Amino acid sequence: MEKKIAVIRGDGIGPEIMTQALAVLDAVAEKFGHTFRYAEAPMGGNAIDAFGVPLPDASLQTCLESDAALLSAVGGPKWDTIDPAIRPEKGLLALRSGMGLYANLRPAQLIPQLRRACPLRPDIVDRGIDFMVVRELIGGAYFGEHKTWEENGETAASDLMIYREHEIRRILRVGFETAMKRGRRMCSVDKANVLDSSKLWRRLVNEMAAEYPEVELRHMYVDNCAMQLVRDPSQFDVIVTENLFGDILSDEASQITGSIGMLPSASLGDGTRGLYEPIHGSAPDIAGQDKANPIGMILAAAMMLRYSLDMPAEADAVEAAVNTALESGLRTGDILEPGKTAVGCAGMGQAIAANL
Ligand SMILES: NC(=O)c1ccc[n+]([C@@H]2O[C@H](COP(=O)([O-])OP(=O)(O)OC[C@H]3O[C@@H](n4cnc5c(N)ncnc54)[C@H](O)[C@@H]3O)[C@@H](O)[C@H]2O)c1
Ligand SMILES: CC(C)[C@H](C(=O)O)[C@@H](O)C(=O)O
Ligand SMILES: [Mg+2]
Repeated sequence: MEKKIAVIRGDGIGPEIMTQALAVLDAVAEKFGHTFRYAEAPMGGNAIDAFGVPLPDASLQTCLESDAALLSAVGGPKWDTIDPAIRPEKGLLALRSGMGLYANLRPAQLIPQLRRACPLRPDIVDRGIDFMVVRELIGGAYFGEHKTWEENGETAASDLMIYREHEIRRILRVGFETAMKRGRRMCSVDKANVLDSSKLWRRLVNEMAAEYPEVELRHMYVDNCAMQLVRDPSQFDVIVTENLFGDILSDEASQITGSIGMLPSASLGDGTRGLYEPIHGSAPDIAGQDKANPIGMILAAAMMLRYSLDMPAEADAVEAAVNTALESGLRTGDILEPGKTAVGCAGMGQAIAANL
């Protein structure tokens, strides 16, 4: 098959981990007889430097004309003090909304080889860690009105957390359908004891639940969920939640599965075209030092093969190649066990590509 993939190399460790993901995709193409055409789509801080905007129109167009888009991460201290309206992160948000990607799937699974990298007690780990965070991606406080103003001699600021029924219903549909394909348990996470947007969310969950009698449904407040995730993650199968809560809970989930460098994500809308990225950021503290873990990025490429390119066997092969690399003892610094030596970003990526 021939597929067009938009490639967003990003900032910080972005270009390093993207190089490894593309090497793995090249190995997939060779093994399975496919042709992947890569189309560069600059976005983020590098695009601000080159074009003055975080998401050039041409980059969005390239993504919309591709079968899928692959993104590393954007942002960094260099752009932290510029006009907030054109920060690198605004480019990312504009890309997600421009592509209509309202559903962000963030799987959190402890790979057995990484048991020792999990900070939880062994008896808790034994119960299993394997759940999916279904995060609403283009609504809530990220996309409500942002304002800063002067009031009584001091500065005030606000960010409007706003949800409309249709925005909630479409993500809940993804949550219930995901639960049906997995363990049929769904936990809806909100703050309905305080927020009107959460009260609306909870009412719509209960309404839709009538269509899914096979799904065991629970509601949980987000503060409790943050605690339950480290107390006993085995209780979760699918977590469905709004944008900001999902952002925070998925970073927490990454740490109990070993490292933030390990977790991928898929952002999807109504069609098959999606955006695939690791959940972590541009890690400016380790950029340019060949220290980044490329596995989250490589597993994001595997999700792309599965969800957008209809290549499940190829996705399985990439995941197996990652497991084999970990099985052989290779570890980047973030998942290193005491007394062992770390391999670099390129070393890990090459080993995974070679395993294919
Ligand atoms: N999707 C994205 O593009 C995205 C996501 C999150 C943060 N960001 C941006 O990235 C910049 C840095 O943010 P931050 O420091 O809060 O979060 P971060 O995820 O970049 O880094 C947090 C910590 O995790 C480590 N880390 C992250 N990815 C790693 C990897 N692959 N291998 C090894 N260690 C890794 C970093 O070294 C750092 O210590 C900010 O500008 C932020 O806005 C972008
Ligand atoms: C960089 C930022 C806008 C982004 C988000 O909050 O969605 C990031 O943290 C993520 O998790 O992808
Ligand atoms: Mg985040």
